[in-house]
Amino acid sequence: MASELALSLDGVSKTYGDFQAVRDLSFEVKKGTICGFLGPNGAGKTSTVRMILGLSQPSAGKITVLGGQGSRALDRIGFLPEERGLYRKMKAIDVIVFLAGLKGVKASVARRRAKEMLEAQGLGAFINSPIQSLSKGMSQKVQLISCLVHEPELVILDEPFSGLDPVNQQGLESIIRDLSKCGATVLFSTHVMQHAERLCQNVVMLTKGRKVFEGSLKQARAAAPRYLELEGQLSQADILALPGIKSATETGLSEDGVPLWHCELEAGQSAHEALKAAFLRNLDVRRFEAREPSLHDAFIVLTGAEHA
Ligand SMILES: Nc1ncnc2c1ncn2[C@@H]1O[C@H](COP(=O)(O)OP(=O)(O)OP(=O)(O)O)[C@@H](O)[C@H]1O
Repeated sequence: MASELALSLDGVSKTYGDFQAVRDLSFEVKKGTICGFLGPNGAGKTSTVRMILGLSQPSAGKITVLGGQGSRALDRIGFLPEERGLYRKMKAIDVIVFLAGLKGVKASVARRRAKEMLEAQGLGAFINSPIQSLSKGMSQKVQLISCLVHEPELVILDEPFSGLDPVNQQGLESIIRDLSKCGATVLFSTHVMQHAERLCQNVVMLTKGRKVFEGSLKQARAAAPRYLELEGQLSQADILALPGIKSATETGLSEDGVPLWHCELEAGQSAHEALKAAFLRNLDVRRFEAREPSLHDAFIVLTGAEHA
């Protein structure tokens, strides 16, 4: 039902001159969920986000945000851009109050919320510090607070983890979880799958402007093969003769000089049958590890990306 959706895109395209950056893109984000918007560099994520925000117009298709069209919903959206930048000479709290004012929040309310949020983020001692005196991680937190201070229903974060150290990345993950617990919808773009894997109910994957996947994490992982790692004096022919094995590659030697094999299983196969057969045939399997596919594996398969 439309009312359950925070966002829907229907046949959206974006053309820059002769170049089609986004092609016939349709997807939906349910209210209250966390959705990962995933794709390699240049996939069209930022172009799509800009259209969702009404900062650029689609060349074709329709975008519905919080039940309405275009920029009318802007005050109910929080947006963290990929290119970050704040007024460097302004004090942290003043930047937040100023940006909240643009979203229609009264200065007294914004000031109270900004103070609380800065304190919650461990920046209580820097409330009156100019942005230029803060570390990169601190000023990113100030920018995030600016994007959340008007209590948006839909939060769109473009590559929010880039430039943050592991501790601050973890902090941001818990902020995103808290937003969702409070009923907000979060869409964030990334090409780092681990964040999406920990946070999202659903993901949309894009490559070269086209959607290649939309669904749950479980559905995404099912697109990737399972792997079986073996250690032993084994021949490739022996391994390939096991049920469900699609390919076997010798990857090196263990510390004890025993060959290591990386095996890919046929789609939908688990390692169980192959291992059972290996033991029944008395093959020299000294160690094995069945590996479930990660979202990263699925990303590589679905987007054809070599690096993620
Ligand atoms: N204003 C523009 N004019 C021309 N081409 C553009 C413009 N904006 C983006 N592009 C091109 O559109 C494609 C998609 O870019 P976009 O920034 O949307 O991708 P992205 O998925 O956000 O990439 P990244 O992860 O690298 O930020 C790229 O090939 C980019 O060069």
